[in-house]
Amino acid sequence: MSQAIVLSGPSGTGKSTLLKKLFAEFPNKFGFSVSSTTRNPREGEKNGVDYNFVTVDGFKKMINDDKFIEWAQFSGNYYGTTVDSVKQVMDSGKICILDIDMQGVKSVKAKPDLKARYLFIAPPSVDHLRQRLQGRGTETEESLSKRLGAATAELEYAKTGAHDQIIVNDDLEKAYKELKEFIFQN
Ligand SMILES: Nc1ncnc2c1ncn2[C@@H]1O[C@H](COP(=O)(O)OP(=O)(O)OP(=O)(O)O)[C@@H](O)[C@H]1O
Repeated sequence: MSQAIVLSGPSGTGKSTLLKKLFAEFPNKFGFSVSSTTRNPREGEKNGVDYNFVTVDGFKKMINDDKFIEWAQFSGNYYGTTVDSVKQVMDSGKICILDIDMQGVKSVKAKPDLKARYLFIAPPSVDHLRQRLQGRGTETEESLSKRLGAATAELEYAKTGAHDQIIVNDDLEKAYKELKEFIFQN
């Protein structure tokens, strides 16, 4: 069974940018875990493909049975990633990358049967991070300060040695090379 790679790092540090490059260069190496949700399927969505569609009671039972790596509630519906959905990707021989936050990392660590390696993407500095988030044009003043607050907590957590490797995304090509080395080692 292949391993799961847990990718984390402050918002705006370049995780999506790096993953986009990776999936473009290696279109068949990576698989995506299917999320579970209580929302209704939309036209054309297939159970087990787009989402695992479950009832609210079913979802709550899954929470109680500790099935989730992480779950959240958005606009009245529950969404989550199960340990089983990640295992399914790995069983298919593909590498499963989980792009999650610090709480998610802690949650995966609490499930040792899911063999995972932990990679942290760090910004060159918090100032760089602010500039990138502003440059991305997706943030209001409020969401910017919220993200920078969360970034500080993420960076503090990274200092505890919770990750197998930390990559500083100063130069994108350099960071990408380091990312590939980490993912494809052993
Ligand atoms: N090495 C780099 N140098 C300069 N800018 C970069 C670099 N890497 C990424 N960026 C830019 O920084 C911004 C944030 O990157 P991205 O959206 O990939 O972050 P993210 O970590 O995925 O954030 P989120 O968790 O909020 O989705 C983007 O505008 C991206 O183009």
